[in-house]
Amino acid sequence: MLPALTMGDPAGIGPELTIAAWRMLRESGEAFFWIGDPSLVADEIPVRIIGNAGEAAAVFENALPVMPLSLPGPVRAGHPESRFADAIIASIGKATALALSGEASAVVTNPISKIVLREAGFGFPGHTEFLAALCDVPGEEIMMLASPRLRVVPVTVHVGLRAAMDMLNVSRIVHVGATLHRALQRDFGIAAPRIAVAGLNPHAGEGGVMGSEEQETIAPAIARMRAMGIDATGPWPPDTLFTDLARPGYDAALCMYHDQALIPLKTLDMATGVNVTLGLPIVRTSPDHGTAFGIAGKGEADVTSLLSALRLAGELGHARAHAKEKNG
Ligand SMILES: NC(=O)C1=CN([C@@H]2O[C@H](COP(=O)(O)OP(=O)(O)OC[C@H]3O[C@@H](n4cnc5c(N)ncnc54)[C@H](O)[C@@H]3O)[C@@H](O)[C@H]2O)C=CC1
Ligand SMILES: NCC(=O)COP(=O)(O)O
Repeated sequence: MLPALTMGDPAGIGPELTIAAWRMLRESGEAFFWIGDPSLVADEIPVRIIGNAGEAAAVFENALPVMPLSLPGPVRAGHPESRFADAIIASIGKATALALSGEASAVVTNPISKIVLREAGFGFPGHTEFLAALCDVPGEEIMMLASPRLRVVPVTVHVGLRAAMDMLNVSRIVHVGATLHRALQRDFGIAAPRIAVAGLNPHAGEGGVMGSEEQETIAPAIARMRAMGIDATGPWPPDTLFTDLARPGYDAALCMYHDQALIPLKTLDMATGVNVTLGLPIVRTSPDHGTAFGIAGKGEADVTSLLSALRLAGELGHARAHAKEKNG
């Protein structure tokens, strides 16, 4: 079984990254297949249209295996159009269906533009929430960003900062922490995961002088996780939680909002960061960056994060298969 790579926004850097990934992986045996419009890649590399995922492995060394989708018109790199939304969404839907049926080992997504899809009536903030709906586990989805030097999980994701503050409560923090704990054990092979929980306010509230969320919400959530046998510590002052000195002390940082988690990760490891969705019955990874419309089609896009996402998808798939074998 191979991972299915989605098309992403055709006007973004997804097509050129797909071409670059195939060129780099064609001889290594780290095969994948792509679900998209063949015209986006066929001028650059050989393409083989496949009817089912099982045909992809034999083809990969000589051509990019493509499950074809048709776009309703020509694409101009860097110029997104909402008329492409149906095909972008269909690619994600097809990849997910193949992963759910066991025909694909994982879903690896090329970047989409949230505003372009929203303008076309798409009802989800991003892949993370859409995939949970497709997998019939709405609300179970957890976003993790993983890189060689850091793993972070935001408790609140694609919402404005004020709304994120309103969403923070003990049960949500515990739910995300427990999902993270299980994923670190099963998917990342860490027998006794150490989870560092970030505070929300400056100095983690400094005893209530700079905010009360640590005392009222975060510390009780940590206590509940500890009672469940989870090695959660904190709340730690967020400004020093990601330093070189602090990071070796934990396996993942549980953060209170999107940018608290993603800023340190992208600052440290933008090129090698991978977005992983936890809480799904399938493996899903993605590069950590977006559509990069400003450089699309210019040959400047770095493929490292997509390669990391494809590799991590393979590793997570093996880990899950191993866990399934062991536990029956
Ligand atoms: N997984 C996904 O589908 C994601 C989608 N997005 C979407 O992408 C769109 C653009 O978001 P931005 O905040 O501008 O983030 P972005 O990651 O697309 O771009 C930020 C900066 O990084 C550069 N960059 C990004 N990827 C690069 C690569 N592989 N090689 C070289 N340079 C690269 C861009 O040129 C830009 O200067 C938004 O609509 C956002 O919603 C953002 C993050 C993830
Ligand atoms: N900032 C991360 C991001 O936007 C990725 O979202 P998703 O499309 O993977 O849900």
